[in-house]
Amino acid sequence: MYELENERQQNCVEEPLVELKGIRKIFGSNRVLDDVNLSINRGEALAIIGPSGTGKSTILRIIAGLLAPDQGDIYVAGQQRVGLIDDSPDPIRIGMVFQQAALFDSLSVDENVGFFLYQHSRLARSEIRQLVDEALEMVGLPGIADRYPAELSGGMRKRVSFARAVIANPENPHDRPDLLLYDEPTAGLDPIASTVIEDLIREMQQGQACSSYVMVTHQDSTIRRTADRVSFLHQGKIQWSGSVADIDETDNALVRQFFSGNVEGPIHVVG
Ligand SMILES: Nc1ncnc2c1ncn2[C@@H]1O[C@H](COP(=O)(O)OP(=O)(O)OP(=O)(O)O)[C@@H](O)[C@H]1O
Repeated sequence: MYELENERQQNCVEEPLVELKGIRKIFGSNRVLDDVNLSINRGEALAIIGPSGTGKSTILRIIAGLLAPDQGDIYVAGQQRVGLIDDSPDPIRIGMVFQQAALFDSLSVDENVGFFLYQHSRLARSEIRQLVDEALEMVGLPGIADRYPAELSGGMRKRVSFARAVIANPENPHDRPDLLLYDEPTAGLDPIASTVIEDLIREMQQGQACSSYVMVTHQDSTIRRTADRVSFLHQGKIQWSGSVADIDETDNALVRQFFSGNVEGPIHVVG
């Protein structure tokens, strides 16, 4: 499967979708990111990993344009971003799937998945409903549009949030995200439910030419099954990058400790 993946990737134009250069972010006296340099190429699946509290979610929020860095430059499809996403739209669409499925409890699945289109498009209700049904079918949840989030399991809620992230307006095909950001999409799921989500993430990428994503996860299986490239964040910097196969070959002490779960080593357990 991953040979196919490599071939698919080789057919994509080699261009960075997002580049972070010298990114610094400080919260109070906590220097969370300190000179982060990272590039995400078209067609690539990148996992950002590292110990708890090292700033992985912070990087995602910076890439999404929801949070401004204190220092450093962000380029999106070669264009320097000024301000946040609300100040000036990016030349590509970046979608984010949050750690908590972040569905509105008072809205039905239909209203959650179609939220963006109900708010921002001139499509008829019936047309949006059809797009919602197609998106739910794509994530393996046909026929649940009239349910409410409270009636779904955690794994189902995550799949619904994927459907919401990828739904596109046919009036504007560029609406479909070029880059998806996943913040711990398998956290708290049992191993089988995790596999379902991991497969879904790969299938959604393969269903759309040259689509890309950044994955933040602690789960070994999710790292190995969804990433092409892995970057290890620690003490504010990317300390190691390699392929999934490199994980078991590297001598890097941080990577070895992280994957072995050993409490002895350069990573100090917090709390
Ligand atoms: N808005 C904020 N205000 C103050 N501190 C923050 C804010 N957001 C994040 N932090 C702090 O920044 C650090 C990094 O947080 P972040 O959530 O990015 O880490 P993480 O690597 O994603 O963690 P985890 O793996 O536990 O989810 C933490 O110490 C956190 O408390």
